[in-house]
Amino acid sequence: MPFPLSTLIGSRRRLVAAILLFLALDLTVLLTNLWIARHVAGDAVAINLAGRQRMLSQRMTKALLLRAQAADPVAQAIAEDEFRNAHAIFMRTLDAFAGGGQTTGSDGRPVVLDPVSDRGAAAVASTQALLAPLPASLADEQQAGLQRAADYLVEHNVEILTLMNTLTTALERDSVRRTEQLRLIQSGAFLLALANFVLIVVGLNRRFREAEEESARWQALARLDPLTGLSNRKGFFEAAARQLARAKRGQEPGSLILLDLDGFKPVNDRLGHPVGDAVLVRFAERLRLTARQSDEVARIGGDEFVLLCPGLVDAHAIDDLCRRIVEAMAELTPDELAPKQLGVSIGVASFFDHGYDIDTLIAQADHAMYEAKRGGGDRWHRP
Ligand SMILES: Nc1nc2c(ncn2[C@@H]2O[C@H](COP(=O)(O)OP(=O)(O)OP(=O)(O)O)[C@@H](O)[C@H]2O)c(=O)[nH]1
Repeated sequence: MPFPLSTLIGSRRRLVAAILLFLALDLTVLLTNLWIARHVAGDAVAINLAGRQRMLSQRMTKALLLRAQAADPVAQAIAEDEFRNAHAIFMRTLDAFAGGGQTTGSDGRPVVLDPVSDRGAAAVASTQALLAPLPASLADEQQAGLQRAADYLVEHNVEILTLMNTLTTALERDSVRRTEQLRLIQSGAFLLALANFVLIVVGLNRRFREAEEESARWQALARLDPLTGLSNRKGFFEAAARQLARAKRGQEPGSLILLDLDGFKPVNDRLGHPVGDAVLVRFAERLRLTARQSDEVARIGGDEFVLLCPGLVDAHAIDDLCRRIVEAMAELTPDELAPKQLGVSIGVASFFDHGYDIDTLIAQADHAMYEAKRGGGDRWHRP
C-alpha cells in the first residue's frame, strides 16, 4: 500500500507548521545565496590583492636597485618614494592577510580582508619574516646598506614570488571549498523546502476535498426529510424536473401519484406525536418498498407524500399500486384506533395526458386526490 502522504498534514496546525517551515527554509536558501554572493565577491578581491603582492614585490626590488645605482638626487628621491609606497602597501596587505583587517585596494580605496588560514597563513608568515630585515624607508640608508638591501631582495625575489603564488592558490582553494559547502547547505534547504511544498499541496488538496465533501453532504441533507429519509419538497421538485425533462424528450408516459393521509391528526392528538412520527416513518418505508427503484418517492408535507413513476400508464398497474398502498396503510393503523380510522387518499395524474410540467401535474393529482377524499377517503382516484 502506498504511504498516505496526506496523513502527514492531517490537521490545520500541521499544515500551518508546514507552511511556516517552508517559509523558513526558503528564507535560508535566500540568505545562503546572499552569503555566497558576498563571499564570492570578497574572495575575488582577496585573490586579486594576493596577485598584486607579486607586482609590489617586483616594484620594491626595482626601486631599491635604482636607488642603489642612482647618482642624481632627484632620481634617488623618486626611487625612495616608489620603494616606500610599494613597501608600505605590501606590508599592510600582508598584515591584513595575517590577522584580518584593512588595507588599500587596487583602486586606492580601503578594503577589509579576512585572516587567511593553513597554507595561506604559512606563506604570509614566511613572507613577513623574509621582509623583516628590509628598512621601511631608504632615506637614512648609507650606500653600503642600500646595496645590501638590494642584494638581499634580489636574492629572495623568486622566493617571495613563490610564497605569494602559494597565497593566491590557497585563497582560490579556500574560496572554492567554502562555496561548495554553502551550495551543499543551500541545496539541502532547497530540497527540504521542495518536499515541504509537496506536503503543503497534498495537505491543501486534502482539506479542499474534505470541504467539498462536507458541502456536498450539506447539500444532500437540504434535499432530505429528516424524519423519513425520503426526499423533501425541494429534493422532489428538482429530481422530478430532471425526470420529466428526460421523459418529455423521449415522449415517454408516466404517472404522478399524490397521497394524503386520512384521519392522521387524531393519531397525534390521541396517541401523541411520537406515535404519529412512527406511522409516518413506517408508511414512508412501505412506500419505498412498494415503488420501483426508478420511481421518485418524497414527503412533501406533514402527512402528504408523492410518487413520480416514469413508465407507469397501464390502468391495471396503477390500480394495483394504489391498492397495495391503501392496504399498507391499513396494516399500519395503531391498535388503539378502530379499523379504517386511519387511511390514505390517492390522486393520480398522467404526464402523457397532462403534459410534463411538474406544477400542472401536482395540481391535477391534487384535484384527483380531493375527489378521493370527497368520496370518503382511503381510496384512489384517476381521471
Ligand atoms: N407526528 C407528526 N405529525 C405531523 C408532522 N407533520 C405534520 N403533522 C401533523 O399532521 C397533521 C395533518 O393534518 P391534516 O392534514 O388535517 O390531517 P388529517 O387528520 O389526516 O386530515 P385530512 O388530511 O383532511 O384527512 C397535523 O395535525 C400536523 O400537526 C410530523 O412530522 N410528525
